[in-house]
Amino acid sequence: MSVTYYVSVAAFLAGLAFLWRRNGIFQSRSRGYPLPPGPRPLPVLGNLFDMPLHYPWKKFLEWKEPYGDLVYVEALGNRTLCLNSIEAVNDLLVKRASHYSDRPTLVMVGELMHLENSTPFLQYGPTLREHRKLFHAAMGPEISKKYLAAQKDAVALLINSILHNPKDFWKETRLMGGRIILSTIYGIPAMTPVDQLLDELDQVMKIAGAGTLPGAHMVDMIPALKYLPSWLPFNNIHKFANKWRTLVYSTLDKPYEYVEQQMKQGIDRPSCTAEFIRAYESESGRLDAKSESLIKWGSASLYAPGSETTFGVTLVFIHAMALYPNVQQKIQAEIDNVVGKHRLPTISDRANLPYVCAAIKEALRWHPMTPMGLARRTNKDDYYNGYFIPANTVVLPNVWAISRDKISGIPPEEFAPERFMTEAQSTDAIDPYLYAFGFSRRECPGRHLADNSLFLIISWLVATVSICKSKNADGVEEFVEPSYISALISYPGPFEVDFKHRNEELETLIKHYIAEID
Ligand code: HEM
Repeated sequence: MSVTYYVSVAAFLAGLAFLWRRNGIFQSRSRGYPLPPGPRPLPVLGNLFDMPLHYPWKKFLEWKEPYGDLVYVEALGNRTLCLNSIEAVNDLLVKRASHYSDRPTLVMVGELMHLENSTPFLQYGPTLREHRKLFHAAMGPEISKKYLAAQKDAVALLINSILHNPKDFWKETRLMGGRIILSTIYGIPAMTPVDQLLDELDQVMKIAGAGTLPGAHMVDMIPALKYLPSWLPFNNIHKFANKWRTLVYSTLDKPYEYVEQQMKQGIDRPSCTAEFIRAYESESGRLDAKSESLIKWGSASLYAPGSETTFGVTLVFIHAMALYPNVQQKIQAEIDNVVGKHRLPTISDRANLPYVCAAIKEALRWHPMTPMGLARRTNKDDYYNGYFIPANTVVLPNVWAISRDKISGIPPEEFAPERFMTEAQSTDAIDPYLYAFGFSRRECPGRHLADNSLFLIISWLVATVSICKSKNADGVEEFVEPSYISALISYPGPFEVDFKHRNEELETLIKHYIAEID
């Protein structure tokens, strides 16, 4: 019997389960409340053909018009609720956090590849609380300043490369994201050749990210497929999982052993992993196997959410600067006035640079890194605004919809830091720090670290160079709009811009700075 046979049987059973749930138990559990509105489901298949495969955040926002702040879809028995407003997100993910802080269970990426041990995939419970306690101790607002030197090294290397090889800026920005995160998690110096480790981490990240998208693995839609024996023709489920699981464990162990060695020799640099180890040692005197495993997973969990997001926001900012030269000039004027033209901005200048701060918010808003947030799962039946939300529903905060608010009166598609400056209009837009980094018990633990990186990247970059639309050989503007990646983390794919040198003194400073990096 072929795999198609098993798939058909499983799909049929899932369809029956769908009908049974809709008509049977749901009626008693729903207390007479209807499910939230959404596109009309087909019998058995539900909304399978309505599910948007590309840029789902835009489709869910379109559905806000006919259906409202809550949009419900169901396919093959998998329930999804999309929250299209900050009010609905606050009411459910924040005020009812005890029921909305779990993650969807993923068979391929979570269970079979073992990534269910990594923070973003963990269910809410003692292990997650333990991870978050460690993160708080190593990445809170004050202690994050420990990593500033390493962040500056990576930013200086990026700018230096832009000055000399501007065409490579996309690739180099990616490298900068990796360097910042490897130096803050493991204390690996920015100049260390880490291509192989970065390559392995990127591969795991890619496969894990893709695996979270609806429909990525049949076994997630029909979990019973995991019981099919591996010898069945065309059944690659376990072969695929085993291959990637081996790589996952390699990326856990190697960098952890590096920190251990450095600590033994007393030459370790500031790093989250060293902080985690010290936190355990000071609490219980020594590390046992369980705490060692927890630290390894906690540390490795930081790479994917930390590197790709910092890299992505930087690309969004570069894209925006090419399109909005007037905004760029205002940022540059503020830096020149407050900091002067003879040194680079420092974190302590931040309080005196309101326009730069508003530009960082705007980069987080204009194209949010996680436009559909990071999915949650309800752990029990709930009732909200006259609707029934069943247990085990996947809940997606539509960050894209929230970021399109028109409160300030400035059109959401414009890149305009002014929307966050009350003096420029009567009401500020919703503050992106309230949604870009997630919500409540699962809020991003790396946000202070990320915020420091973004300040350094944005302020150093436009202090040193001007970003403009690319020109062809005849000097005519020839800018091709980048296409944004439709994935869990969304940022511009490769594109071209020109960089004009604007301050020789700062260029020399960057060179001196790099010469001193050890
Ligand atoms: C601009 C940069 C960043 C953005 C926009 C961002 C955004 C987010 C978002 C939206 C979430 C999901 C929160 C939720 O479910 O409510 C998240 C989770 C997470 N982020 Fe970030 N992040 C950034 C940088 C970082 C950095 C630098 C680190 C680590 C050093 C990090 C580590 C994490 C981790 C471990 C989680 C999972 C938390 C959990 O599931 O409990 N992030 N981030």
